[in-house]
Amino acid sequence: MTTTTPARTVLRAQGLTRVFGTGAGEVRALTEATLEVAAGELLVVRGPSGSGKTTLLNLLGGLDRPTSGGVWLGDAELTALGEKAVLAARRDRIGYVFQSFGLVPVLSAAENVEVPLRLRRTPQAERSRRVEEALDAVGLSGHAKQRPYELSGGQQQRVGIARALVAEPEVLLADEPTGQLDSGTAAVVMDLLARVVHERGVAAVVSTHDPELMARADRVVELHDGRVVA
Ligand SMILES: Nc1ncnc2c1ncn2[C@@H]1O[C@H](COP(=O)(O)OP(=O)(O)OP(=O)(O)O)[C@@H](O)[C@H]1O
Repeated sequence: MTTTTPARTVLRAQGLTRVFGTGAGEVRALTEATLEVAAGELLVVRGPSGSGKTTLLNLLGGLDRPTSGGVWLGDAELTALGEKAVLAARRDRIGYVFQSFGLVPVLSAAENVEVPLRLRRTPQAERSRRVEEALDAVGLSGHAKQRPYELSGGQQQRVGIARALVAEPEVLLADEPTGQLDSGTAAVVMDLLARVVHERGVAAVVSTHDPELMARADRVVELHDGRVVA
């Protein structure tokens, strides 16, 4: 008989509901979403436009607060923390990748990757070492000094991934990370994401419309009208 140790659950959402108040009345963006993500697992969230993917990712990452339900990072309930503690958890435990890359245009690739380490007040020698390692991991060692506008879209998103992972977060959240890339570049970026998640044991949640990208997922959940349907 073989026994395998189940991977540790890193991120958990229980009964997450988000209702937005608008001039035209209430919009129920997410209803009772429950999910778990283990260390080293790549979970893809798919669903049509408006199904609640961004709402879910924002709640998982502490960028928004649910109307009801909770999010747990390990044993800590993120949704029960005050603003300061949420900011600290975001800085120390979560990496974010954005559809439009979110790089600072006046900073070089290396300086962009360094930002999370500066926020954490990591000493300079260690910052340099980690930035070099992170750029190497995404295949951009030779591009450290270039500004975002001197890089292709795929290269910019690889800088975005290096930045998200440089501070060794437990959780990686990526909202449509390949949404602005052509299909060939998207495949390269998604392969890279899957590799780093598995190598580093990060719990990752990635939203996408792209059926191609589901092939890289360890698990796929589908949202429809704000509900997890599969
Ligand atoms: N701040 C807000 N105020 C009001 N309604 C909102 C707000 N944010 C999202 N919604 C609504 O909630 C629903 C879910 O939106 P969400 O952006 O999460 O969907 P999505 O699946 O990410 O869509 P897309 O794939 O187009 O990015 C939509 O009906 C949207 O209009």
